[in-house]
Amino acid sequence: MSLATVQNVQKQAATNQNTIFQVDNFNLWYGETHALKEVDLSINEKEITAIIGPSGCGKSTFLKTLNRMVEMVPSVKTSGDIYYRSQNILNKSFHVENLRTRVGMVFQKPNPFPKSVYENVAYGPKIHGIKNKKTLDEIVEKSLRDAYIWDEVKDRLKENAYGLSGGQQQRLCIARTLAIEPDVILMDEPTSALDPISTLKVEELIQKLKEDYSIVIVTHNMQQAARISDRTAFFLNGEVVEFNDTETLFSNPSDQRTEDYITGRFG
Ligand SMILES: Nc1ncnc2c1ncn2[C@@H]1O[C@H](COP(=O)(O)OP(=O)(O)OP(=O)(O)O)[C@@H](O)[C@H]1O
Repeated sequence: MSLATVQNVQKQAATNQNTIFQVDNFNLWYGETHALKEVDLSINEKEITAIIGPSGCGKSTFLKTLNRMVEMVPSVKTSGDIYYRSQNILNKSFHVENLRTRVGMVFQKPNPFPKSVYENVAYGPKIHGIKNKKTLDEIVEKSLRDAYIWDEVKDRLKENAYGLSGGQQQRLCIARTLAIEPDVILMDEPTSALDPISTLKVEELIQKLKEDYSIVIVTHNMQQAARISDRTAFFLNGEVVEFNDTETLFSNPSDQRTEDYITGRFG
């Protein structure tokens, strides 16, 4: 066994059973811009992990590394390791399509397809080869129920999704993500385009989803992070300044920069 293999085996053994993502000494550059610096972070199963920090600190970049979407930017270079369920997702041999099926993503602005409500949810399962109408009907109903939007759309399944309100569209996009039965859901400021009532509905939904999924959420809204997350990471200039359980981070931060940020002194 090579030294690298031994180290990998040791790393996997050391990974806590509840850990779903283990990020070790991870760096990312966009060309010359060093956007993420020596990030060490673990994401636990069936928890909500919030990523907070001022604009440009690398929150979205970090989120997009977890399903390797960030690689779509041609200038991106990385170093370090990211383990998803003990497999290094940065290995050339790692199957990125599988990862994107297991790690779903919900974006800042609701982005339904210009198709019916039904087709938006059935699309993913169809791509994965499910053709049976009854099975698709069941998946669509379950996903819409789990996303707390079934009652609002059950009589509008054939209507174009663009006719739904912004908050409904975002819950539809969450239903679309659930339909492919992911393991992890990444959310990039999922409520920033929503009104307060829709925000509350989506927050309730996220907390409910935690029973079955692991969730990583980027948010500008510190109250939101404090309300819904189990653990919070504070990013600044591409570094993780502090990562702790949410209550401790907000009530008793250990780093002065965290305290300055959460008390509104900058950002
Ligand atoms: N496609 C890109 N090409 C070049 N640089 C990029 C690209 N995307 C992001 N960056 C740079 O990487 C750094 C981190 O950006 P990122 O979008 O991850 O920050 P963020 O914390 O999510 O910001 P915001 O809260 O404003 O969305 C910034 O300096 C940004 O300019």
